Amino acid sequence: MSGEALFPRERAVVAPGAVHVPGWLPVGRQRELVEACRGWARGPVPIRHTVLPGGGVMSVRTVCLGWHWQPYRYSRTADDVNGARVAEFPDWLVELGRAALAVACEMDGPNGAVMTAGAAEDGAEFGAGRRYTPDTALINFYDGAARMGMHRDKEERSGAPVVSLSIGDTCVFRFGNTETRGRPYTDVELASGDLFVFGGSSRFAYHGVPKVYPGTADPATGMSSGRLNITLRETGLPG
Ligand SMILES: O=C(O)CCC(=O)C(=O)O
Ligand SMILES: [Fe+2]
Repeated sequence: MSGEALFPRERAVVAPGAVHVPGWLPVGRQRELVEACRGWARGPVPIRHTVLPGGGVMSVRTVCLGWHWQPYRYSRTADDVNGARVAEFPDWLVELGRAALAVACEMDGPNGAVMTAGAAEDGAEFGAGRRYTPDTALINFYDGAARMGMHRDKEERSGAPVVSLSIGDTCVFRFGNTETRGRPYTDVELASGDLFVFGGSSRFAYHGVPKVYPGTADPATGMSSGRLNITLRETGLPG
């Protein structure tokens, strides 16, 4: 939404370990991210609609950093696109992820204990003593008709939180539970500059994007239409 909202949107703990921080990214930072994403969208692996094993095609377009995600695994090369090795995950993005997590932890119980308590489904534990070091980013572009069905981010072998940054058009982000795709869930509006972090017991919760509101982007971010979402994650994979 452009300009100041009539009512300031409040920071919220949506579920234990899941927090929403409206307007976290300053507009200049959003612009820089948009520029960087434009470059990554060109290559070495071009942004594309992911094809699912059943033949379905995702409506969002995606490009990855560090590790390439395809349903349902990570690899260094984009074997379902052009076989190229994905772009490096830059150090400045690790720092941005750490800053985001620090803000999220402040909202989330003593010393971020809830957020960082997540044991991985499969493998390494993420403890408060270890520094958050995301090594993959999924960059999703939504046009006005794009959606994302309810799913869990479960290919990572680390219980470290997912840091999600949104730029451009506002969307409805549906944050659910770890058991089913259905209720209970909470619908949150993610606008340009918003941060959402999910870790701890919410790390493997179902979530999705049922709706994007076209025409709500602030052109000052450099995005005249559409929505950009960047999720930073630790894969827990070696090397
Ligand atoms: O676009 C979003 O806000 C969520 C993206 C997402 O869930 C994903 O990339 O796994
Ligand atoms: Fe996801």
